[in-house]
Amino acid sequence: MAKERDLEQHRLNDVAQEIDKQLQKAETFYDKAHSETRAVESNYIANTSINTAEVDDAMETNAEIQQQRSIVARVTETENIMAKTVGTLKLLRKSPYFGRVDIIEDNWPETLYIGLASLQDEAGNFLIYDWRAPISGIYYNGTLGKVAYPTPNGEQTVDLQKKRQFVIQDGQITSMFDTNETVGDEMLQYALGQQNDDVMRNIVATIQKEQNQIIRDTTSDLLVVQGVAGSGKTSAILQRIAFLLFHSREELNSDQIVLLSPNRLFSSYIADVLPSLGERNMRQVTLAEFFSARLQGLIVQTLFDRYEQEQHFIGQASYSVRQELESEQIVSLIDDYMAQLSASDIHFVDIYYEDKVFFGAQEFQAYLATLSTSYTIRERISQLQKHFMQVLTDRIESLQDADWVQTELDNLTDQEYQNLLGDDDLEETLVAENEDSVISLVAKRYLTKQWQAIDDALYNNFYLDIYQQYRSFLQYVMQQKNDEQAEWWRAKQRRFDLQLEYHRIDLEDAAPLLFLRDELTGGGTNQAMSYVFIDEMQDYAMAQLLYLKHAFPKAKFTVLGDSEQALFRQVETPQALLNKYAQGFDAQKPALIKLNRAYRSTHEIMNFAKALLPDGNDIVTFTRHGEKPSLRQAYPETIVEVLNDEVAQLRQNFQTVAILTKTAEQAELVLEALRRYPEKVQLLHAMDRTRTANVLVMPIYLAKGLEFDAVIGYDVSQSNYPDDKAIGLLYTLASRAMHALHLVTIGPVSPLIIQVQNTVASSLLVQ
Ligand SMILES: Nc1ncnc2c1ncn2[C@@H]1O[C@H](COP(=O)(O)OP(=O)(O)OP(=O)(O)O)[C@@H](O)[C@H]1O
Repeated sequence: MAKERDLEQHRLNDVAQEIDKQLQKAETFYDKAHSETRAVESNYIANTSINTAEVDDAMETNAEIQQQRSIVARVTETENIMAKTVGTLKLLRKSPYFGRVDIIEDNWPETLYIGLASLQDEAGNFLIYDWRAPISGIYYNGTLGKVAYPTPNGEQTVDLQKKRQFVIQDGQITSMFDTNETVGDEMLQYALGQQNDDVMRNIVATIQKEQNQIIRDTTSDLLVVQGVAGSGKTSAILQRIAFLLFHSREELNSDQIVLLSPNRLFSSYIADVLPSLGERNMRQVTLAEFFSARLQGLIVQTLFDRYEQEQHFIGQASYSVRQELESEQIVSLIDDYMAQLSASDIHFVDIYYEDKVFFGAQEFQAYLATLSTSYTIRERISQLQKHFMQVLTDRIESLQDADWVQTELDNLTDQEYQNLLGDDDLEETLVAENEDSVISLVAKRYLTKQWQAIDDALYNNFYLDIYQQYRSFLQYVMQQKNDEQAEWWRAKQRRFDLQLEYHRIDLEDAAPLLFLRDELTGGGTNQAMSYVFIDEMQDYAMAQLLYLKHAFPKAKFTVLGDSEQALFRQVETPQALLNKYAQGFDAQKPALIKLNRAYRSTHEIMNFAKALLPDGNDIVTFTRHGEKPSLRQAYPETIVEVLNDEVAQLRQNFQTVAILTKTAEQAELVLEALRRYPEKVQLLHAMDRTRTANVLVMPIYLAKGLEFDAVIGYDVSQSNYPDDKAIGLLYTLASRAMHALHLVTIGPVSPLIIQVQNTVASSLLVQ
């Protein structure tokens, strides 16, 4: 093997040399393209500032400007391409490849090296294959012997003779293994044994077979992934995005992909993965942000707000109303409500311009009443919209010669007047036969601009009083209930009103309200989105998922989560979930993939975590060993000392230590207890985007999706985690830890932990 290693090192040196050569060339090209762009841009700026007052000159300038614009576009594109090439070569330089496969294809032996991107020499030979190329699939899927990979002409079978993995650092091969497995465990041990960075890393060198299935799936329109904690769901999504971008380069760009993520901290945690693979990040949004943007900035309650509020009290009444509002049946209930609406049931608001009513609610109401009831309400609202847009256009036409408009035009500066005249419609200006009609044209443009906000309001259906309409929908539901339930719905209505006064809305109301609005207006859909990814699916209600499907009707959905980490709802079996989603989404090609192997935590931590679950035996732990989780008893008078001591101990060996609490209030208490700790301690809130310290304090729900070298579970006592409802919380807490887990209890420990000690003796060191 030593000789083999020399040969490999030799080859690596040659490839590194080739990369350096190409990089040098690319950088020179890039510099040239960059200077050319700057030159063309400054030329363009000089040309566009030419005085366009003289019509003939302006005509000429206009043609020139068009030409300049297209030159700018062309050189910018060249510059971008060169920048990408430089970026890719720089990526390759750090670690040119991580895998090698030897195959025999049609009796012809070939050796392929797999890396982050493809590299060809001048003669066109592939020195490195991109990990996403079809043939590279062999590296991830195949064991030695006959294997197949997809080609445009169907499956091609080859004989896989050798599979080799490398760890390369600073141009040196530091480890090298031959393996028959998908990706050998040595490489994984190496990758997983590292200390945690603040940001997630890509896993392309060690993607596992079942993860690869998720990454390379191009056929399912609904892919549901149920994966245990730390099984690589988030990693798989990100590599999948990189894969899809590579495969559909022509039709797909990262703006057509959106990831619904659990919180902002998570968004920044994963932000480096795609750039490290040479791709731009997809869009990212939390559910509350998504709803809020569609509700003109209304503050939408987050799951965390809801959880915190309910620490104190949640009555059966509000719980059961919520269940109904968040269920899939809400969509048909809205349809039923819509079907029985008459014109007089539609609520309108006035549209204002400069503090005066421009179109009154009465006007809308009166017009709607004139429309034939043979049309649906939605069709009538659409007719109404068109009608008022026409009224606005007519009003502009009729006023363009009005004296007050002329007076306002006279008060414009020359520049403002020229701007209205514009440079792109000059021909139209010239065709105008005399000065009068030029003035009329300017007047028309002036009014159109002034009243743009009215036009926008009509376009966006702002004349509908959607909040009042939703109240009336709640009333409709209420009428169908018995006395006791009707009272619950009345309370819901009152809470909705109250929240609205503060410009807020409960999460449970957001999806039904938006469904109702979109049903009335026929809007709310974004046809351009191609892929939607939903992480932590267990925290989404069916109504919310259905609204996302409605909002992105053309998109393929990848929905991932772990029902055991359900902090907020009941656990469901993966198959039941798939069936429910597939039916709701009307999926033609649904697929379910289960990930049972947990990579994040040591064997000892995961053994403890899985013992918390009733069906935890299905979880396969990765055999990376570490210290046993520990439990330490504290008392109110010793907790400050215990916490400081625990943090100090863990910091001796680990980079990041997170203290996870049940609630935000308890996180404040911990921060206070660590006031004198000599290092910076950061308390994280829902709105935070970045970690700035090595010692972190946060409630468990904010740690969703994240991981830390060491975790301290704060106060895992009977009072904090009293019964089965807290299993999801404790399991999530434990599975955030990569290398060490220390639990601290104030008073008697949670019965959930006692039960673990009883079933898996010695899974926990009691101090
Ligand atoms: N194939 C792999 N190679 C190397 N590391 C991996 C692999 N799969 C997962 N990991 C690592 O395991 C850890 C957990 O992965 P990830 O966060 O994607 O899991 P998850 O299923 O989303 O977890 P959770 O649901 O608990 O948030 C990460 O550090 C990730 O880098």
